[in-house]
Amino acid sequence: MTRMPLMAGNWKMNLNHLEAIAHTQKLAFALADKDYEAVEVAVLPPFTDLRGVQTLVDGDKLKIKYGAQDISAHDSGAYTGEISGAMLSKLKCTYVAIGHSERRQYHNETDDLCNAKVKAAYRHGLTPILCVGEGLEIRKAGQQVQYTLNQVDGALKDIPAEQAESIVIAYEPVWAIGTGEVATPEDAQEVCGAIRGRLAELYSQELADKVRIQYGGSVKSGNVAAIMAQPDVDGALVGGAALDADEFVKIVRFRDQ
Ligand SMILES: O=C(CO)COP(=O)(O)O
Repeated sequence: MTRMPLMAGNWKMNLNHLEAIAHTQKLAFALADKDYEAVEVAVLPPFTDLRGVQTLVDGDKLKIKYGAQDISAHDSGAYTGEISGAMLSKLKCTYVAIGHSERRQYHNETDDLCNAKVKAAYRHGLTPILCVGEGLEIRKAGQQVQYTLNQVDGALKDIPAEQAESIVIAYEPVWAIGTGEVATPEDAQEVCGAIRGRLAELYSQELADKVRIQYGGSVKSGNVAAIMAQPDVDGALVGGAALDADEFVKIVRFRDQ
């Protein structure tokens, strides 16, 4: 089963709407048709950048996909500060990250809330990039597989196979995010392989073989090839290195590194 690799840049709370346009133009200028044939490329800018990125992508028929970093579990109404799935799909977003560790940590997002957000994404035709991964204490205790699979179970509760088959799951060990301490390829494979195994148990092997599982955490051009060589790693969710267009292009071209 060949899965199209997905390289996604999570810009986090960086780049204002002008910088977002300049950055996306730089990516578009550097990337060629053959890059998009080999790899799906996506950016996840802050909400305030999405309209500018959409206008650029639409206007110039760019092949870069884009999405949001979060979504409300609600569809509309009195939820001050929230952004709905309907708003994101109106902006032609393809993806939405759900349950990033920074949202779990700083905004107390639980597996139940992630589950509600996954449902909201599917209600509006968005593809969730569900983020899971353990902190350092759990890793030291050797509980990373069980901990991460519990997050997968929680977020996928009552999600039917017709929806789950399109999900993207990003395994991002918290201790590797923004620390420069990348997981070894074997660490990444251990958990990504276990996630695929769980999808086979929850749904079917056929479905599990379709789902793309990314690794995230200090991915750079210098370490991406070894991680991508693992059988159950189908892409990367890139933070810091995605803010440097040249570096992100090198990550997209991981086969050349
Ligand atoms: O959190 C991440 C992507 O979502 C990873 O961030 P870094 O690549 O900066 O470690």
